[in-house]
Amino acid sequence: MPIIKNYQSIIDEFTKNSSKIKFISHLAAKSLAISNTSDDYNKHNVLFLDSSFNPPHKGHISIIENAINHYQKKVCSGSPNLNTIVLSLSVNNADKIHPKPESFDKRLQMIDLLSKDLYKINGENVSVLICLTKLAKFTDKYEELKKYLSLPDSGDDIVVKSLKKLQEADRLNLAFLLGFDTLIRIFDSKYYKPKTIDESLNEFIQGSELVCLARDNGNDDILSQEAYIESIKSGEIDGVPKHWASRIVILNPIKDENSKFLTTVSSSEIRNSLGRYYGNEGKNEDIDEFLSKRTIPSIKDCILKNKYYDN
Ligand SMILES: Nc1ncnc2c1ncn2[C@@H]1O[C@H](COP(=O)(O)OP(=O)(O)OP(=O)(O)O)[C@@H](O)[C@H]1O
Ligand SMILES: NC(=O)c1ccc[n+]([C@@H]2O[C@H](COP(=O)(O)O)[C@@H](O)[C@H]2O)c1
Repeated sequence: MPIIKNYQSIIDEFTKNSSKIKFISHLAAKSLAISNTSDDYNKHNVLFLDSSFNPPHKGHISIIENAINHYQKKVCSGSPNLNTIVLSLSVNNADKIHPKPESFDKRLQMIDLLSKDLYKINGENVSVLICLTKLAKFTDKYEELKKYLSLPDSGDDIVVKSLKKLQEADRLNLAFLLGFDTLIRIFDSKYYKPKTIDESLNEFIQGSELVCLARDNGNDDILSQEAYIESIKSGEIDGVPKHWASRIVILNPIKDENSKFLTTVSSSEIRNSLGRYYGNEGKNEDIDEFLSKRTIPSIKDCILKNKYYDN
C-alpha cells in the first residue's frame, strides 16, 4: 500500500510546477486485475469529489457512499461494478481566498487518512486516488481530467493506467459528486461572464454526470432540492437548458436520524467549534464526542493530537 511521506514537500512541489492536476496516491481495488480483462459492459465510474477538505468529514463520506449505492443499483450484470473514488484537493477556490495556505499539508494528511478509511470499507471493488488541482471551476477541472486521461502512459500508477485504458475504450463515466449548494453555484452565471452558462458549461455537462446529494443548507428543504430537476426540465432555471436535466442526479440521503444529521455537517461548523474549544468559551463542550459524530476516528485523533484549527 503506497504511503504518502512528506505532505509539505508534495504541496510545495505541486505549487511550484506548471501542472494543473496531479495524482499523488493510489489504493487499487483488490479486484482491479480481473476487471481489466473481463468483457464487462458496465461503465467504470470515476467518482470525483472535489473539496477544500478543511477538514474532511462524514458529509463527504455520505456523498461517496450514496453515489456508490446509486451506481450499484444501475449495474446490468450480476457482478459488482468497479468504481474509482478521486479525492481532489483544490488549492484554489472559486470564492474563498485561503488565509493560511500552509495548512494544505495538514489537509492532505487528513485526506490520506480518509482515503485509507474509504479503502478499508470498499476496497474489494473500489480504488481510491488522491489528486491535487489548481483549477477552481468545475469546467476547468473536467477539461484537465479528460486531457490527462487521454495522455499516453507516463509512468502512471496501476489505477491511473487502468483509467487511461478505459477512457480509450470509451468505458469511463465521469461523475462529479456535489452537495446541493455547490450545484447551485455551478449554475451561477457570475463565474462565466461574459460567456453564457450554456457556452461555458455545455461540454462539461455533456461529458459527465453531476451526482448531487441533497443537503440541509438552512434555506431549501430536501424535497425542494429533489424537485430542482423538474424545474430544470420545465425551463424555469435561468440560462440552464432543459435537456441538461438528464445529466444531473439528485440523491435524497435521508434514511434515518443519523443520515438526516449528516446533511447538516460542514467543515466550517467543525472549524468554528474547535476555535471556541481552544479559546475559553468552549472548554465545557465535549469536543471528543462532537468530532466523533462528524468525522472518522483517525481524523478526530489527528486534529486533537496536533491541535489543528487552534487559531
Ligand atoms: N453534509 C454534507 N452533505 C452533502 N454534501 C456535502 C456535505 N458537506 C459537504 N458537502 C459537499 O461536498 C463538497 C465539498 O465540500 P466542502 O469542502 O465545501 O465542505 P463544506 O463542509 O461545505 O466546507 P465549508 O463549511 O468550509 O464551506 C461540496 O460540493 C459540498 O456541497
Ligand atoms: N462555478 C464553479 O465551478 C464553482 C463554484 C463554486 C465552487 N467551486 C469549487 O467547488 C469546490 C468546493 O468549494 P467550497 O469549498 O467553496 O464549497 C472548490 O474547488 C471550488 O473552487 C466551483
